[in-house]
Amino acid sequence: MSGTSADGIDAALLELPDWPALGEGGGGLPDLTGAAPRGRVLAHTFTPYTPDLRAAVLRAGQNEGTPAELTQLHWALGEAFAQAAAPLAEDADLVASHGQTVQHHPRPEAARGWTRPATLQLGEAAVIAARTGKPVVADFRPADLAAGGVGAPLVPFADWALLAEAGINRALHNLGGVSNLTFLPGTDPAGVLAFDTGPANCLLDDVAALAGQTQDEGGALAGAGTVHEATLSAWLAHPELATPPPKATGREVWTLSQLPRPASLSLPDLAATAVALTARTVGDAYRRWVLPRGLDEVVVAGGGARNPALVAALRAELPVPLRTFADLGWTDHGFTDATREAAAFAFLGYARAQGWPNTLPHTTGAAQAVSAGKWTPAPLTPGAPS
Ligand SMILES: Nc1ncnc2c1ncn2[C@@H]1O[C@H](COP(=O)(O)OP(=O)(O)OP(=O)(O)O)[C@@H](O)[C@H]1O
Ligand SMILES: CC(=O)N[C@H]1[C@@H]2OC[C@@H](O2)[C@@H](O)[C@@H]1O[C@H](C)C(=O)O
Repeated sequence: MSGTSADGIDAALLELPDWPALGEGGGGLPDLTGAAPRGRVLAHTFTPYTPDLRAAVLRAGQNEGTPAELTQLHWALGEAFAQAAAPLAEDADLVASHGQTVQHHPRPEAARGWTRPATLQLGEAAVIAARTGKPVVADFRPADLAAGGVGAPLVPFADWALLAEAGINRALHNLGGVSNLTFLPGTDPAGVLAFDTGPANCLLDDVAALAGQTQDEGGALAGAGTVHEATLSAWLAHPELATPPPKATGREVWTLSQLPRPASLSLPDLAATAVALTARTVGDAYRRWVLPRGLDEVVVAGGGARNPALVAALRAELPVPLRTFADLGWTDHGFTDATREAAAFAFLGYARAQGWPNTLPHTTGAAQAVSAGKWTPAPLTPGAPS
């Protein structure tokens, strides 16, 4: 899994001891019983992208580069994902690969040249299968998009299957490049609500880049600044924010260079304003669409959970307790704010291999559930070519 921050690859080895073995899932998805998490993450690695690879991903995201460069990137990412997966895949039945989103056009938008829904996740699955010797499930978003959904977020199906618990209305909140939430009212799948609330770290990362850093480490930059209210108001007027769910946004929507700001604004003030935008838009999303359904607690995940400035701003916005994966004891099972998304895609791949639906169509706006992900069989002669 590599997310919109395009900082590198999270690989997780997910064990599902209480679920039907592969090929024995003919009875369909079992009832959810027992305490969460219903699985165990046995291993996790994070492999940062090389600067060249990250630059190429960001260029593709900004609509730059030639078809030849995009083709090269698709295969270079396949190699990078294969290398990241290989050590963990030795013990695995299959590999699931989200790929790297470089463009996501959930709905037509004439001004951007998006005449139809479309999405593109790069990282050639055949390379991963060839290098690991395992079958690969990859490219999950197109099936939902083709069924009329916005193609994201997809993690909520796994959140529900692995982490929902009876008797508690919980939201899992991801602060990645983009901010998205999964609201789990007990274990009821029909009540699950999930959508992107707007930016999490992508704008802050843009500000950090202006300061010559890859991220605002520990929220130092934002902590030293003051929110510029006029700029915050201008950013809050973005039409995407008022759109009701289902909705999904890419980092192309939240790019600093495309947003209005006074040239005189200092980098710390800009960072503080970016943090305020994330906190306000997250708070607004809960107030409008989640709190009325009854919410007991929010569990934060994603890299933003490691930014104290962001977490403090969020805490001030939300009227319910903000918890961590450690607070719930989930880290004892290997589920951490860093492993959740990779483990979720491992589960989606498993569900796809069982032939089960693995989307919640009401959360994406699709006409029906799909078994998302494209199957690439294991090589006929296992083993990596020299
Ligand atoms: N120690 C830290 N201090 C401040 N910010 C951090 C820290 N660690 C991570 N981050 C932030 O978290 C981001 C990465 O988060 P994460 O890996 O969850 O995003 P992602 O999965 O790529 O994005 P998405 O979930 O939108 O696809 C970094 O770009 C950075 O902004
Ligand atoms: C198109 C795309 O890659 N969207 C990502 C992005 O990053 C966070 C948010 O926006 C979410 O909608 C989604 O990722 C997570 C993993 C998901 O599909 O659940």
